[in-house]
Amino acid sequence: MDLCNKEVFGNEAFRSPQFSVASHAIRGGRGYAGRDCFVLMPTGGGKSLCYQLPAIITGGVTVVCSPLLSLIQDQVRHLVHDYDVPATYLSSAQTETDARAAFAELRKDKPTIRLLYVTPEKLASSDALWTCLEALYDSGQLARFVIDEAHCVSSWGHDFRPDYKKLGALKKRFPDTPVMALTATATMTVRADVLKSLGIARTARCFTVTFNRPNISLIVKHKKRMRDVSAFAKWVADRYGDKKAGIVYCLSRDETATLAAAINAERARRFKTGERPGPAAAAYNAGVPQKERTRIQNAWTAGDVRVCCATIAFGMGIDKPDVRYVVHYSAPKSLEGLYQEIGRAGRDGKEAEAVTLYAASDITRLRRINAMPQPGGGRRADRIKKSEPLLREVEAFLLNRVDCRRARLMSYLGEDGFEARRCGVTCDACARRAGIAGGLLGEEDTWDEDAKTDKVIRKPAGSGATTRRKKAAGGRKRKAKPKTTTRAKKK
Ligand SMILES: Nc1ncnc2c1ncn2[C@@H]1O[C@H](COP(=O)(O)OP(=O)(O)OP(=O)(O)O)[C@@H](O)[C@H]1O
Repeated sequence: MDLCNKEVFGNEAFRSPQFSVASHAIRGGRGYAGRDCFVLMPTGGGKSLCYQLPAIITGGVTVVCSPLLSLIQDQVRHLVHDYDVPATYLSSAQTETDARAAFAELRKDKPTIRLLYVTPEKLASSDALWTCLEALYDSGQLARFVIDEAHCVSSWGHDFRPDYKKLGALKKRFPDTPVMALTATATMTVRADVLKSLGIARTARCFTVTFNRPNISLIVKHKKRMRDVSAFAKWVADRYGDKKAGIVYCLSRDETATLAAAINAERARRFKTGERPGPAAAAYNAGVPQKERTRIQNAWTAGDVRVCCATIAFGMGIDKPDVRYVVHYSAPKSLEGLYQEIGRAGRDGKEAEAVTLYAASDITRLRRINAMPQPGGGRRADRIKKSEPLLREVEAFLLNRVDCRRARLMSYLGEDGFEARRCGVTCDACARRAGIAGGLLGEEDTWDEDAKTDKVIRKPAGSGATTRRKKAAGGRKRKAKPKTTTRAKKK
């Protein structure tokens, strides 16, 4: 394994727990009947190597299920061109010729490809693919299934994908093929749900490493004074200048455009006045055409654009090492989401900053969004039942100004025993407790004052505009029910 790690991937050593995971995938472990496993490693931790290495060493075809086509294409390109590893993918978006070539390879007695990447949609819907997998299984050539971003399996998670749920069928149909599930975020509830759904709850060995990213400072700031987008643009320019790479996460497509425009306007203004320049910004969201999105991502990676104002459509699979700041202009929907998004900062191990802006009205807005119909999102009441606890955790996390944020986040992610002293004053709560003037941002603390004018009356979901309109119109007329006594009902 050492040789393969060095010769094929050019790595000097393994990161924890890559070696243990790969050994388990190849040989299994004492006390474990099979070779199923669940791997919880932070973003950028090096999860891919955990399955790519066994795929090369053991032979056969490793089937990797990954949620995003762009991510899949990127991985396959790296494997084939940079590492000379035979790999391919199947997706509904590829050309007929490419798909035919991939199938022809899979139908060989001994396929030469080591890794086959597929989207969950493809795996759930392609009969031809299932026929191929059955043939590979019968001839002993189906090496393992890898479920990347496995938290998408759980409807309790922050990024549930209905097609992922169907992956439970794999273990039923191919009981002897090991399953490796990998994710960077999963609470205990989500982990248990993922294992159960994939049918590996009793067999999987769980590998976890610390979630702490000590080089990322965690800061929560009141949004009040930043609601004015030009004030926000000025703050970004003052704080980060035009050389540092960053991401500003927004709640809506419109917000990405507005903030990017404001940051660029501030940059233009500073050019005229000769002040320290601000960053060049671009807006990135799912509404931007794919070609333009790729152009923006490339420009940002190359440093031509310094800050991307983006919805959460931006980020999955991004491996830019020198992101120095991630700002959440609006609160995230869950703490898993927050952790995953801030994890895109400081992948080079150098200092980075994660700043989340809090406004009570943003929480109300999220509550409203969660109640809206979503494709495959199920019944409204179920959606609210699932999203509300996640949002309450976010709110409590952001409103807490006393307990160490790092310790709270670690504990939420299921990492017990993380002590606040290990934070080393790298969160705003610890800095406040330590009496550091100006906190980590070196700014006057205006929270209490800002909070006074940011009170939003907490209303249950469903008490918004539509309900008000219905009430104003006299509400929906119901048939009067005949009065029944409790005793009559029981009968
Ligand atoms: N043992 C290692 N030594 C040096 N570099 C490594 C090692 N393992 C992985 N890397 C590098 O670390 C980076 C991140 O790896 P990878 O993409 O597998 O992370 P990940 O855990 O899948 O992240 P994400 O959750 O963001 O997808 C890559 O550039 C990879 O080449």
